[in-house]
Amino acid sequence: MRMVAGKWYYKYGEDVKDEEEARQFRQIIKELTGFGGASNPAEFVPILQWMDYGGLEKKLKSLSKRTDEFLQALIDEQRCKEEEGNTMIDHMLSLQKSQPDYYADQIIKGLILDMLFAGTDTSAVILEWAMTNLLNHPNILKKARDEIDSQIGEEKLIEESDVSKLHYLQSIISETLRLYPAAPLLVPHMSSVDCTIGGYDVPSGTMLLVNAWAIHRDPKVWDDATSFRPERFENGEVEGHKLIPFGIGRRTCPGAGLAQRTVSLTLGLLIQSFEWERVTIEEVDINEGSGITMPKAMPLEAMCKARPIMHKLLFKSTDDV
Ligand code: HEM
Repeated sequence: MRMVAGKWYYKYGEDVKDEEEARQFRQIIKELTGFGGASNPAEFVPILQWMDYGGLEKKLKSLSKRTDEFLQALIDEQRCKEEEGNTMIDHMLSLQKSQPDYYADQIIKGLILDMLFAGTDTSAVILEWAMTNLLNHPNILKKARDEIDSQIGEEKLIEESDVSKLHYLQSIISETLRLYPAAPLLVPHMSSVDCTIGGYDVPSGTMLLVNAWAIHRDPKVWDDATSFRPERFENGEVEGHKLIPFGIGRRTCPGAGLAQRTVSLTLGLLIQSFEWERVTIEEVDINEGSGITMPKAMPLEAMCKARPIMHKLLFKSTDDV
C-alpha cells in the first residue's frame, strides 16, 4: 500500500499514521483472501442460488461495500491533497484529469484491487517455494550463489538490470513455477460459444478450469517430472505450451513480466546477501496447503547469517556518512 497510497498498513510504530485505518485494511484483506479460496456450491447446483446457501452472497455484498468505501476514502484523501505525490493513486488521478471517462474512480478502485490480489500473494508464495527447494537442494543453492558471485561480484548488490545475466537464477524460478504454480487451476474461464476441447463437447456458458499443476507434472510431457531440476531450463525456450503458470492467450497474466523481475531480484538478493540453512537436518516439508494460491502447508522456517558482502556494504555506507 506504500506504492498504491503512500501508507504503511503492516508496519507497527511511527510509520503507521492511523492505527484504526490500518486495522480496518488488514481486516478487509483477511476477509477477501479468505473468500478468494471459498467455493460456492450454488455455482454448481443453481437451485441453491435463490436461497443464498451458506449466506455467502450476503457476506460478499457486505464485504464489497466496505472495501469500496475504504478505497473511495483513500482516493478522496489523495484528491484533496494540495501537493501531487508519487503514488499509484496520484498518477491515476492525474490521468483522470485528461481522460475522465476511462480513469473513473470505479476503474481506479478495480486496479488497486488487481494489484493487491493478483500481484502480491502470488509472488510471495513463489518466493517461499523457491527458498524451500533451495534449502532442500544445497547444491542448487550453491550453483546459484556461484553464478551471482561471478556475474555481479562482491562489491555491489544485484540490481534489476543485472537479472538478465543470471540465467541459472531464472531457471530456478521457472522450475519453481512449474512444480508450484501460484494459480494451480489458473483462473476460471467460461466458454462463450459451443466448442470441442480434447474431444469433449463443451456447451456455451460452461465453466472451464485448466489444471496447470497437473500439466506441469505430467510425465508424458516432462522428463523426471516431479524432481526439482532447474537445469531442464538451461537450454533456453520451452517448446509448446507445456509451461503455463501465467496462463496463455488473450487473458494471460499481464503482470508476468513484473512478477518475474521482482521474484528474480528478491530471490537473487536473498541468495547474495545471506548464507541459508535448514533449521533441522530433515528436509523442509513440501506439502501443499489449501487456498487459491497454493501456499505451503507449513510456513517456511530457515536460518540465515549475513555473507561478507553485507559487512562490506554496511561498513562502506557507514564510512560514507
Ligand atoms: C508469480 C506471480 C504471478 C502468477 C503465478 C500469476 C498468475 C496468473 C494467472 C494464472 C492468471 C490467469 C490467467 C488465465 O486466465 O488464464 C493471472 C491473471 C492476472 N494477473 Fe497474474 N500472476 C502473478 C503475478 C501478477 C502480478 C505481479 C500482477 C500485477 C501487478 C498480476 C495481475 C494479474 C491480472 C490483472 C490478471 C487478470 C487478467 C485478465 O483476466 O485479463 N499478476 N495471473
